[in-house]
Formats: sequence, structure tokens, C-alpha cells
Amino acid sequence: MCTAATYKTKDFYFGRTLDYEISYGETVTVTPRNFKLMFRSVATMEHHFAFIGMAHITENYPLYYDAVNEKGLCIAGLNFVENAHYCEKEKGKDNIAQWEFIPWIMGQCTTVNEARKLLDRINFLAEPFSPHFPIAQLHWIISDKNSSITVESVKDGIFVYDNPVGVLTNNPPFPVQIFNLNNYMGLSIDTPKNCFSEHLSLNAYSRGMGAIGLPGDLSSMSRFVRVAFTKMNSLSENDEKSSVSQFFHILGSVEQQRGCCRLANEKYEISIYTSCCNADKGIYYYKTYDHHSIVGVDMNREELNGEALISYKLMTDKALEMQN
Ligand SMILES: C[C@H](CCC(=O)NCCS(=O)(=O)O)[C@H]1CC[C@H]2[C@@H]3[C@H](O)C[C@@H]4C[C@H](O)CC[C@]4(C)[C@H]3C[C@H](O)[C@]12C
Repeated sequence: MCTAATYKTKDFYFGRTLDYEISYGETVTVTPRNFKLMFRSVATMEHHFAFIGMAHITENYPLYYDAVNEKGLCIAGLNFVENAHYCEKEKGKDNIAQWEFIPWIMGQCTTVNEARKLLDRINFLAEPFSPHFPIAQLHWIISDKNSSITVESVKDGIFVYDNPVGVLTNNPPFPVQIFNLNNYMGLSIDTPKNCFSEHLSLNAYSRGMGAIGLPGDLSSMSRFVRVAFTKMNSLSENDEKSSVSQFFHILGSVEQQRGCCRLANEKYEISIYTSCCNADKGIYYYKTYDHHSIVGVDMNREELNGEALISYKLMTDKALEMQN
């Protein structure tokens, strides 16, 4: 399971949890402006916007999971298993493989609206990067500081949905997730009043009772509701440290602890990493499962006119800070 969310204070923030049972060996990766971005069926981008994100690098190609570019446009790919559908090559379309999609958007779009225009002529190709990799079945959230969209390529075609919540999880398709929020409109951050019956004297005996009914499990639909409620009601100071701290608390509401989601072969799904990008400043912050302090990589401290990928291995040590 995975969850992505946006958050706005003085700056715009975007991030995700990467929940899975194995790691592909991802690194925080900066693709500078002059790195040759090759595509299988469309022309190479010799020069493009720089971007930073999480990627698995193989054969000197960045296979991105999520990213933000120097214009503040953000994107994340999340599992959409058994619903995602990719196609054969089609004439007159931009034929883009699923693993090319993030560089394709990051390299040339400055806003969600520009991404929408490219999406009008895209065809997602069912082509693996190489025989060593499966074709990931994903859907995507694309966001800038003003809006978000969700992109789903399914059997019936490509659907681009407005995403007014700024949240994405996994199955089912996005319209169902959004509709499901109707079921929770009675939830509140305030102490509830007795609407049950005027003939009963009911007592708000605990704080937090306004949100009783907020689903607490790890399923994708439940995480969607929980992170939406947390994000929509989130409050923090405007400064960087407060905003980033609050952002990690938002995604903390849907974090996966080892042991709670068992898969086949005694494997467990966990939140391998959680990220938070300051999209205005090009800073990629992250935590890993055992490394709880926040680590940042600032794209603007790198040579963005370079030609080679820059990558930072994730910090994973189990650090404890002693006070005495
Ligand atoms: C597994 C990741 C998604 C996590 C997620 O959504 N979990 C939910 C599980 S579930 O649905 O609820 O069961 C996805 C997100 C991005 C994916 C990676 C990126 O797409 C980049 C390449 C693409 C290649 O085709 C496969 C390897 C890969 C390196 C992908 C591996 C894996 O599929 C990743 C890491």
C-alpha cells in the first residue's frame, strides 16, 4: 500500500509513503538539465527541466517512483494492480512506457495544466524496461501548488480526474475513492453533540469523539479517508521546520508498522520510506523505516546544468539520540 498527499503552508509540499515488502534499492536521485533522457518511442530529451525524487537507477537510467521538478510540479506513482492497463504502440500518439512517464512529465511541464495537455496525446505502452523488471501497474497523482489530478490508464482508456483532496492511495479506481468520502461527512474535529436521540442523555466522555468512525485499518480505501481527514484539518506554523514536521505527521496517520499486514511467505508490508518535498525550494526530505530523523537533499545545492545523474543512498541506520 502507498499513500501520497499534498499540503500547503507558505510553501507547497508533496510526498508519499512507499509501502512494500521489498526494496528495489532506491536512492534520492537528481536528474540535471543536460542528462540525456532517452525514450523508446519518442525523441530523446537532450535538455529539460531538472528534477529530484526517489528512483532506482539501472543502466544509468533513473526509474522514478516520485519526483518534483525545478518548476514545482510534483508526481508520484502508486500501485493500481489489476486495474492499470497499458497498450500496444499507436500511431499519432506519444507512446510512453509506464517507467518513462515521470521523466516525460518532469522534463517538460511546469504546471498541472501543461501536464493535462500532454496527457491528451499519450498512450501508455505495455513495455518493460528490461526482462529483469516487471511492468509496474500504477496510477499517478500530479500536483502543483494550485491543483492536483489523478491519471488512470485502464481497459476503457486514459482517465484524468480532478483531485480536489490532493490525496492518492491504491485500489479501487479514483472515482470510487472520492465517492466513498460521502460516507464520512459526519466526522468532525469538534466534540460531538448528541444527535442520536433527545430521549437519551449521552455524554462526550473523551476527547476526539467527533471522528469516531474514521477507519483505522490499512486498506487502501480506509487510508484514503484517514489521510484526507488528517490533511484537510491539519494546522501548523508556516515556517519550513513546522511545515515539514506537520507533513510527516499527516503521512504518519497511514504509516504501516511491520507485522500488521502479512503477505505470502511470511513477508510483511512496511512503510519503507516516507517523503516530503518542498516543491517551491526543490528539497526532498525523507525518513526510512528505522531512521526516524528527517534527512534532506536540496536539488539547488547540485550542479543542475550537469549531464550526469546524482544519487544519495538512503540513510537506514537505527539511530537513537541519548539525552544524558
Ligand atoms: C511497489 C511500488 C508501489 C508501492 C505501492 O503502491 N504499494 C501498495 C501495495 S498494494 O497495491 O496495496 O498491494 C512501486 C512504485 C514505483 C514502482 C517502481 C517504478 O515504477 C520504477 C520501476 C518500473 C519497473 O517497471 C519495475 C521496477 C520499478 C523500480 C518499480 C517497482 C515498484 O513497482 C514500485 C517501487
